[in-house]
Amino acid sequence: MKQYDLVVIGAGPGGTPAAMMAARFGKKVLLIDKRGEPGGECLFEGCIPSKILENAANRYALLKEARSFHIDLDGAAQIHWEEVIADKDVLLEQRAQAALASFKVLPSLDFLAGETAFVDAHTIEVNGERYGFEHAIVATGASAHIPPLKGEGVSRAWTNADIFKAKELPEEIAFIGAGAISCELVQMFAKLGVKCHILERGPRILKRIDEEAALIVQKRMQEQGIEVLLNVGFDSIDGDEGDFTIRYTQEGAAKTLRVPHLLIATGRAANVEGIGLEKAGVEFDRHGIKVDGGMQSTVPHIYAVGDCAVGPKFAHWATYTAGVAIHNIYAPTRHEAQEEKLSWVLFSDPQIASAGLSEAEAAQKGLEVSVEKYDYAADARAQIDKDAEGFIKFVVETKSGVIKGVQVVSYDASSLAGEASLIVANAMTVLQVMGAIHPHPTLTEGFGKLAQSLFFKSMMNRRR
Ligand SMILES: Cc1cc2nc3c(=O)[nH]c(=O)nc-3n(C[C@H](O)[C@H](O)[C@H](O)COP(=O)(O)OP(=O)(O)OC[C@H]3O[C@@H](n4cnc5c(N)ncnc54)[C@H](O)[C@@H]3O)c2cc1C
Ligand SMILES: NC(=O)c1ccc[n+]([C@@H]2O[C@H](COP(=O)([O-])OP(=O)(O)OC[C@H]3O[C@@H](n4cnc5c(N)ncnc54)[C@H](O)[C@@H]3O)[C@@H](O)[C@H]2O)c1
Repeated sequence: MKQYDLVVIGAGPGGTPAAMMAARFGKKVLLIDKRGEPGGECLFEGCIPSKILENAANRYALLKEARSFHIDLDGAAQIHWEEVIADKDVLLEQRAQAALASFKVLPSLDFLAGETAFVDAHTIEVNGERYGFEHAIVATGASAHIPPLKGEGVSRAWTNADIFKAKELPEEIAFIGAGAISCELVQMFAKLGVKCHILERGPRILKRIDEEAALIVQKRMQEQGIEVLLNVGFDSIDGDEGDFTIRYTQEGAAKTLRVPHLLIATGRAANVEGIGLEKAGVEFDRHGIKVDGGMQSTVPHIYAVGDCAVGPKFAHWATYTAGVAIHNIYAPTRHEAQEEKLSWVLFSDPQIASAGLSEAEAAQKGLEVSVEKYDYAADARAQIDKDAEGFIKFVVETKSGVIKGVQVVSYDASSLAGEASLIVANAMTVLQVMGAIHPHPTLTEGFGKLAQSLFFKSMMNRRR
């Protein structure tokens, strides 16, 4: 039986960097993926295809707005969906091939295509062969969680695994669940002229994030002609691709929606079944593999990173936790993943960026904080770009002046996420941010102005 220092199951944004880091240390590594190509859900059914389509939709929408910048375009803009999809497939394949090529320069890294499972705590099996290992990292990701709703239409609806393969642009589509996946996709389709409905059981969209930020996006959706249906109770979902009937109740009234296409995005389920975790003695539940702060499972030489572990579900978190696991396996010191410094961007319209704690999370932790906002309505750059809706919000620990959280809502919040992330990761104070010189006219000026306003407020409070 061939022996490896490290076996990594799953070649997504968690598994791939983990395997490459260990191989760079000269460790003998086996990386396995059942898809046959590296990239994971992020590359094939998640981050990258969704942003390619979003990019096409945004450019199309900009052309339509050209008149507000006094530009006339001859003829109507037209989107060629099939070409966008074909282009997407080319880019995905290029990225997978580039990753495979980068494996080839690491002689101690073997990549195997196949579905694998643990046989015991030191052995895995793939394609009928067994391999022994000293350490293992599980990075099998997550899949769409389909809730137990009534009707045969539930299992026939699209998930994120289907939608990016749609050969034609749908004329009408409904989304069930107003979380990150639906909210990004629904606005993209609406911008391309698709009639869209979004149905959510809760009282607002994006229930996990800052309410004020979510409500701006919710309002924009309505302005874009998206039907936003909240507090929905589902009775049944019948039909099949081409003709779905959704029966639901809203404010006590029974209603029906018929749509040709339906996507369900009601949360994620960690890929923990069928990989022999029981045989290896690794504990897990429906939320994922149980790990400690160092990404170590209940079996000390087996680690879990990314979406398959209990915790946040983002590509960059998967990569970050891969680094934490590799550190803890091979370095003499121990490192803990710092979830309170997590950052992310939602590619909605306007975009939302966040780093660290929201106001609600700070309250849950019992922190005494002051919260202050900079409104983009008066910002020079935002006015020049004629898109001044949004804000920067700082959540500041009152006693220390340390910025514990930053939320940004703006058409270009993704470009501001890096500064937000650095502020929180380095536990910067209001005074330190105020000391940075932010160039004019850019959307980053708001960071400096907000810090200045918080600083003067605290000075005034001290004088009183
Ligand atoms: C529509 C959508 C949009 C998203 N957009 C973003 C975004 O913009 N930014 C962001 O940060 N995150 C985004 N995400 C989340 C992101 O895709 C995930 O957090 C990320 O892919 C997790 O990486 P991972 O390595 O843990 O798992 P995955 O990327 O899921 O990779 C797991 C790999 O394991 C393999 N595997 C599973 N079981 C086995 C087995 N038994 N044997 C062998 N191989 C196996 C799979 O084939 C897969 O390749 C999005 C997700 C979706 C669905
Ligand atoms: N830009 C990004 O970083 C990005 C983009 C997309 C997805 N993601 C990741 O993928 C994760 C999953 O996204 P998601 O949208 O599937 O889940 P989610 O957890 O973000 O949202 C699910 C939504 O579905 C609703 N819901 C749940 N059960 C329901 C039911 N029975 N009926 C009606 N509504 C129901 C919930 O109330 C919630 O609003 C995100 O949390 C995020 O980590 C990230």
